[in-house]
Amino acid sequence: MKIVALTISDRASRGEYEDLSGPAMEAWLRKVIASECEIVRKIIPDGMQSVRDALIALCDEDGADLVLTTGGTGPSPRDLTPEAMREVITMELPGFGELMRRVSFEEVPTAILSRQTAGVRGRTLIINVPGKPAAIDTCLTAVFPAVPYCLDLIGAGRIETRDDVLKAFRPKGA
Ligand SMILES: Nc1ncnc2c1ncn2[C@@H]1O[C@H](COP(=O)(O)OP(=O)(O)OP(=O)(O)O)[C@@H](O)[C@H]1O
Ligand SMILES: Nc1nc2c(c(=O)[nH]1)N[C@H]1C(S)=C(S)[C@@H](COP(=O)(O)O)O[C@H]1N2
Repeated sequence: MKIVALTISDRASRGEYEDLSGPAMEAWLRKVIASECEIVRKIIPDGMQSVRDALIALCDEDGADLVLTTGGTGPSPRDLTPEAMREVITMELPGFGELMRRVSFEEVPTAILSRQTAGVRGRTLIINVPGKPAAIDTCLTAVFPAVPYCLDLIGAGRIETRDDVLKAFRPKGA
C-alpha cells in the first residue's frame, strides 16, 4: 500500500514557511494504520497545471493507492485543488467533503470556505484536506473509517487500521 501526503502551497513550496501539514498527515497516518505501508510526502505549488500533473503522475506512474492533499481548497484565486482534481478523477465522492465540513464547522465557522472533496482515479482514492495543520486531525478522524472499505471497493488493496486508536478518534456520537 502506497500513501502520499501531498502539500499544495505556494509559500511552503517556495520555502517561505515550513510545511507543517504534510508532516502532521504522515504522523497521523502512522498512528492509525496497522498495515505495512509506504508513506511519502511531496510539496507542490497551487495551480491547475501543478495539481493536475502531480495527481496524474502519482496515480498513473507512481502507483499511489491513497493520496491525501492538504491546501488549496479555499476561495482564494490560487486555491484550485478541487477544480484540478475534478479534471483527473473518474468519479467524485462528495460525502467525504460533506462530512469534513460538518465536523470542521464544530471547530471553525470558516470551515464552509473549504471546497474540499474526494474522488477516484483508477485504483487511487484522492481526498482533499484543508491546508491548516489544525484541520488534519479533525478531517481525517471523521472520514478515515470509510477509507479501508473504499480502497477495497476500487481494487486498491487492503489496509488495516488500529481500530482501538481509530475508535478513540471517532467523533462524538459516531
Ligand atoms: N502546509 C502548511 N504548513 C504550515 N502552515 C500552513 C500550511 N498550509 C496552510 N498553513 C497556514 O494556514 C495559513 C493560510 O492557509 P493557506 O491555505 O492560505 O496557506 P497556503 O495554502 O500555504 O497559502 P499559499 O498557497 O498562498 O502560500 C498559512 O498562512 C499558514 O499559516
Ligand atoms: N478543520 C478545519 N477546517 C478548515 C479550517 C481549519 O482551520 N480547520 N480552515 C478553514 C479555512 S480558514 C479555509 S480558507 C478553508 C480552505 O483552506 P485551504 O485553502 O488551506 O485548503 O478551510 C477551512 N476549513
